[in-house]
Amino acid sequence: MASDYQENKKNRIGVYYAANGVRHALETEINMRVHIIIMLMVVLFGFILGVSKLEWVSLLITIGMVLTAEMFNTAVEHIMDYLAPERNEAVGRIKDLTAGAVLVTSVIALLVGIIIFLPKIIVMF
Ligand SMILES: Nc1ncnc2c1ncn2[C@@H]1O[C@H](COP(=O)(O)OP(=O)(O)OP(=O)(O)O)[C@@H](O)[C@H]1O
Repeated sequence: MASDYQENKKNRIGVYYAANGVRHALETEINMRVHIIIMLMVVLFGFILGVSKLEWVSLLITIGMVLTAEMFNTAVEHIMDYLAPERNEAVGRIKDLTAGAVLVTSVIALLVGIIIFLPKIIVMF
Protein backbone atom coordinates (compact mmCIF):
# COMPACT_ATOMS: atom_id res chain seq x y z
CA MET A 1 0.00 0.00 0.00
CA ALA A 2 1.21 3.53 -0.77
CA SER A 3 0.80 4.74 2.82
CA ASP A 4 2.82 1.75 4.13
CA TYR A 5 5.55 2.61 1.65
CA GLN A 6 5.59 6.24 2.79
CA GLU A 7 5.71 5.11 6.42
CA ASN A 8 8.66 2.73 5.75
CA LYS A 9 10.48 5.38 3.76
CA LYS A 10 10.02 7.90 6.55
CA ASN A 11 11.31 5.42 9.16
CA ARG A 12 14.33 4.49 7.08
CA ILE A 13 15.30 8.13 6.63
CA GLY A 14 14.81 8.77 10.34
CA VAL A 15 17.09 5.88 11.30
CA TYR A 16 19.65 7.01 8.73
CA TYR A 17 19.81 10.51 10.22
CA ALA A 18 19.84 9.13 13.75
CA ALA A 19 22.78 6.83 12.84
CA ASN A 20 24.51 9.90 11.39
CA GLY A 21 24.07 11.60 14.76
CA VAL A 22 25.71 8.68 16.58
CA ARG A 23 28.56 8.65 14.04
CA HIS A 24 29.05 12.40 14.43
CA ALA A 25 29.21 12.07 18.23
CA LEU A 26 31.76 9.24 17.92
CA GLU A 27 33.90 11.22 15.48
CA THR A 28 33.89 14.54 17.32
CA GLU A 29 33.48 13.71 21.02
CA ILE A 30 36.46 12.14 22.75
CA ASN A 31 34.25 11.48 25.81
CA MET A 32 31.88 9.45 23.65
CA ARG A 33 34.78 7.29 22.47
CA VAL A 34 35.97 6.85 26.07
CA HIS A 35 32.45 5.74 27.08
CA ILE A 36 32.35 3.26 24.18
CA ILE A 37 35.75 1.79 25.16
CA ILE A 38 34.60 1.42 28.78
CA MET A 39 31.35 -0.15 27.54
CA LEU A 40 33.27 -2.72 25.46
CA MET A 41 35.47 -3.53 28.48
CA VAL A 42 32.38 -3.96 30.67
CA VAL A 43 30.79 -6.30 28.09
CA LEU A 44 34.05 -8.30 27.84
CA PHE A 45 34.31 -8.61 31.65
CA GLY A 46 30.61 -9.49 31.72
CA PHE A 47 31.27 -12.51 29.51
CA ILE A 48 34.50 -13.48 31.30
CA LEU A 49 32.97 -13.24 34.79
CA GLY A 50 29.63 -14.77 33.73
CA VAL A 51 27.16 -12.12 34.86
CA SER A 52 23.51 -13.16 35.22
CA LYS A 53 20.62 -12.07 32.98
CA LEU A 54 19.45 -9.50 35.52
CA GLU A 55 23.00 -8.17 35.91
CA TRP A 56 23.27 -7.82 32.11
CA VAL A 57 20.02 -5.84 32.11
CA SER A 58 21.35 -3.52 34.86
CA LEU A 59 24.65 -3.04 33.01
CA LEU A 60 22.93 -2.35 29.67
CA ILE A 61 20.51 0.16 31.23
CA THR A 62 23.34 2.06 32.91
CA ILE A 63 25.49 1.99 29.75
CA GLY A 64 22.52 3.31 27.77
CA MET A 65 21.98 6.06 30.35
CA VAL A 66 25.59 7.27 30.11
CA LEU A 67 25.70 7.21 26.29
CA THR A 68 22.31 8.96 26.06
CA ALA A 69 23.35 11.64 28.57
CA GLU A 70 26.59 12.20 26.63
CA MET A 71 24.69 12.64 23.37
CA PHE A 72 22.21 15.08 24.91
CA ASN A 73 25.15 16.96 26.44
CA THR A 74 26.80 17.18 23.02
CA ALA A 75 23.53 18.34 21.44
CA VAL A 76 23.10 21.08 24.07
CA GLU A 77 26.72 22.22 23.56
CA HIS A 78 26.06 22.50 19.82
CA ILE A 79 22.79 24.38 20.38
CA MET A 80 24.44 26.83 22.77
CA ASP A 81 27.50 27.37 20.53
CA TYR A 82 25.13 28.05 17.61
CA LEU A 83 22.75 30.34 19.47
CA ALA A 84 25.24 32.13 21.73
CA PRO A 85 28.85 31.70 20.58
CA GLU A 86 30.09 34.53 22.83
CA ARG A 87 31.03 33.97 26.52
CA ASN A 88 27.94 34.18 28.64
CA GLU A 89 27.27 33.20 32.25
CA ALA A 90 23.91 31.57 31.45
CA VAL A 91 25.44 29.51 28.61
CA GLY A 92 28.21 28.33 30.93
CA ARG A 93 25.66 27.28 33.55
CA ILE A 94 23.54 25.41 30.99
CA LYS A 95 26.59 23.54 29.70
CA ASP A 96 27.70 22.76 33.27
CA LEU A 97 24.25 21.32 33.99
CA THR A 98 24.26 18.92 31.04
CA ALA A 99 27.90 17.98 31.76
CA GLY A 100 26.71 17.35 35.35
CA ALA A 101 24.05 14.98 34.01
CA VAL A 102 26.81 12.94 32.33
CA LEU A 103 28.78 12.92 35.58
CA VAL A 104 25.76 11.73 37.59
CA THR A 105 25.01 8.87 35.17
CA SER A 106 28.72 7.93 35.06
CA VAL A 107 28.94 7.74 38.87
CA ILE A 108 25.79 5.59 38.96
CA ALA A 109 27.28 3.34 36.24
CA LEU A 110 30.50 3.03 38.25
CA LEU A 111 28.54 2.02 41.35
CA VAL A 112 26.51 -0.56 39.39
CA GLY A 113 29.77 -1.93 37.95
CA ILE A 114 31.32 -2.19 41.43
CA ILE A 115 28.23 -3.90 42.88
CA ILE A 116 28.17 -6.47 40.05
CA PHE A 117 31.85 -7.10 39.41
CA LEU A 118 33.57 -6.65 42.78
CA PRO A 119 32.07 -9.75 44.51
CA LYS A 120 32.93 -11.87 41.44
CA ILE A 121 36.53 -10.57 41.45
CA ILE A 122 36.90 -11.09 45.22
CA VAL A 123 35.90 -14.80 45.06
CA MET A 124 38.63 -15.36 42.45
CA PHE A 125 41.31 -14.60 45.07
N1 LIG B 1 29.89 30.43 25.83
C1 LIG B 1 30.29 30.12 27.08
N2 LIG B 1 30.12 30.99 28.08
C2 LIG B 1 30.50 30.70 29.33
N3 LIG B 1 31.08 29.54 29.70
C3 LIG B 1 31.27 28.61 28.75
C4 LIG B 1 30.90 28.86 27.38
N4 LIG B 1 31.23 27.77 26.66
C5 LIG B 1 31.76 26.90 27.52
N5 LIG B 1 31.79 27.38 28.78
C6 LIG B 1 32.30 26.69 29.98
O1 LIG B 1 33.26 25.73 29.55
C7 LIG B 1 32.79 24.40 29.88
C8 LIG B 1 33.15 23.46 28.73
O2 LIG B 1 32.38 23.82 27.62
P1 LIG B 1 32.65 23.27 26.15
O3 LIG B 1 31.61 23.75 25.23
O4 LIG B 1 34.07 23.55 25.81
O5 LIG B 1 32.43 21.76 26.40
P2 LIG B 1 33.48 20.60 26.15
O6 LIG B 1 34.74 20.88 26.91
O7 LIG B 1 33.55 20.42 24.69
O8 LIG B 1 32.66 19.50 26.90
P3 LIG B 1 32.64 17.97 26.54
O9 LIG B 1 33.99 17.49 26.96
O10 LIG B 1 31.50 17.43 27.37
O11 LIG B 1 32.37 17.87 25.06
C9 LIG B 1 31.28 24.53 30.11
O12 LIG B 1 30.78 23.53 30.97
C10 LIG B 1 31.20 25.92 30.71
O13 LIG B 1 31.50 25.91 32.10
